[in-house]
Amino acid sequence: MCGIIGIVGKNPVNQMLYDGLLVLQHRGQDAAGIVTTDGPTFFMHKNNGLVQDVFQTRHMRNLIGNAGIAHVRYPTAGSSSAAEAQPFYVNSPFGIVLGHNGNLTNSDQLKREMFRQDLRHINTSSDSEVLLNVLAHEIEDAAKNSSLDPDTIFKAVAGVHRRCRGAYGVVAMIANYGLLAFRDPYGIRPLIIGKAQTEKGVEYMVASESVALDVLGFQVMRDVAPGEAIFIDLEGNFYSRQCADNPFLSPCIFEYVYLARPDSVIDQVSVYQTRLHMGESLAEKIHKQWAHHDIDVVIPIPDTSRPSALQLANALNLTYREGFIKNRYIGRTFIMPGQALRQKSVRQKLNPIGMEFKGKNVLLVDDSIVRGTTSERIVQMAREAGANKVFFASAAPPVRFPNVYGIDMPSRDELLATGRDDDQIRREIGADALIYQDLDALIHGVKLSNPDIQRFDCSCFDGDYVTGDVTEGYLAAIEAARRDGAKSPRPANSSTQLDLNLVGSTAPDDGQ
Ligand SMILES: O=P(O)(O)OC[C@H]1O[C@H](OP(=O)(O)OP(=O)(O)O)[C@H](O)[C@@H]1O
Ligand SMILES: NC(=O)CC[C@H](N)C(=O)O
Ligand SMILES: [Mg+2]
Repeated sequence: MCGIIGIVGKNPVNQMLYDGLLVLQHRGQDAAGIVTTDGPTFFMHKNNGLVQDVFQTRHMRNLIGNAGIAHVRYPTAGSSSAAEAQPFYVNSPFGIVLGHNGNLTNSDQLKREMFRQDLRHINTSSDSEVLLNVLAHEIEDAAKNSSLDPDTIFKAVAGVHRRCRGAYGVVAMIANYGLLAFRDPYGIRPLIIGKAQTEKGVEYMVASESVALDVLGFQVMRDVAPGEAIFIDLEGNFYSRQCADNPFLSPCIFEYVYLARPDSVIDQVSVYQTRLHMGESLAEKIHKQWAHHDIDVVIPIPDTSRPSALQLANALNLTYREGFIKNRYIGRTFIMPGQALRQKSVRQKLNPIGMEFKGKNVLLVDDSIVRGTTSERIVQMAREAGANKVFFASAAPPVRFPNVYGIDMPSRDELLATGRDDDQIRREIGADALIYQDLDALIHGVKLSNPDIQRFDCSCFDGDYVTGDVTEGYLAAIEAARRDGAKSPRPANSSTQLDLNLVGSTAPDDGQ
């Protein structure tokens, strides 16, 4: 789940793109990139690292122009090399740059087609570079007998929908023309549009999450519909069209569980409100199945589980305490690459306050248990801090199936709940009791805010993949390619691979 932004403004957009990326940092900690456009020229800087490490003053100075796109990356395909940081660039037709959130499930096949049929070269193992080349080919095809206008661009997006499978929220800039944004026909990954009135006219912004619009002072217009494309030309004229034959909104439910910031609203559902509901329904389950519990105190595992834990405690009339203090300078553990790093970071990130545990029966609440890295370590820390009994509640159901739509959990044997029942999982994490949310209750909680959503992608919980094309063979292949240990390490000098000239990349690091 990367974070993407596109802006067509009336003033330079470099600072707004940077500020927006900071707000979306929780969606990707591996790499960051910005492309701006001024007249016919693109200016780009991207690299591995957090937003504030990737961009120095000299890069920002060179990112000129009133329109641009930006990306923070959490890799789900290819490698974590700087050459696969986004946006990607292709020079023909017209010059296009693209940022992608999601994951294509047919990128191998498309890559072969690109090479043999469309005579295009893909230089990395990133599915997003494939997606860009499919878009470029479709634009070239659509523009052959006509000029490039919104109709032609929308025709090209319809071609992308016909060829690409999987999840894609996309922002792209066509040099000298404008900003294109679109969402796959299931709307698996989020994308929202907003506008801001300035003295010089209206500015438009597209982003993965509404929180980026809020912070930059844009008013939310609406979510991009599944299959829909938005085009905003460089004068600020706004065009939109449904480009898919059978769009069917099926957003990823894990956005509400963990990925998104609580202050975002996705497909008209408040993420925060959903997390409160998750706490309430979990409390109901405890009340029904464990009426005579002996819980003394409810303790969240910061950050994401906080609203659920708080509401659970309220509903059960129990004391809520912050028993773990989070080091605010350590990022999210789950989206770090490699198990060794994730394990180390849990201990660096969370430290218990002894008095909240000593002699007490504590209920630890987390939003989800995926690999079990956090839960196993945290239960142990609670015991070491003197807890009498340690119970554990997960605000999401057991994660038993790989995600193929933009969350890097490709391998069943890395998922703690695969092939284990609740009691076996309880023993693995060393807890005295374990309570999981039911999937129906989770879905019900999200739908309370928007009953019009008829379907969610819940594949990591139920193995039902909304795109309907995920075969056992595909799962086995990504498992082999992407399990921990199989991923190719980051090359030492990866940024020397082919790419658009990067602004400031050859200047000595002056620390600005
Ligand atoms: O079972 P696991 O594989 O450990 O994954 C689940 C944990 O990872 C996430 O926390 P993370 O530290 O990434 O982010 P947070 O601070 O937003 O909770 C999530 O909130 C769980 O705590
Ligand atoms: N998490 C994502 O959205 C990843 C986007 C793309 N598949 C990549 O690996 O770069
Ligand atoms: Mg967490």
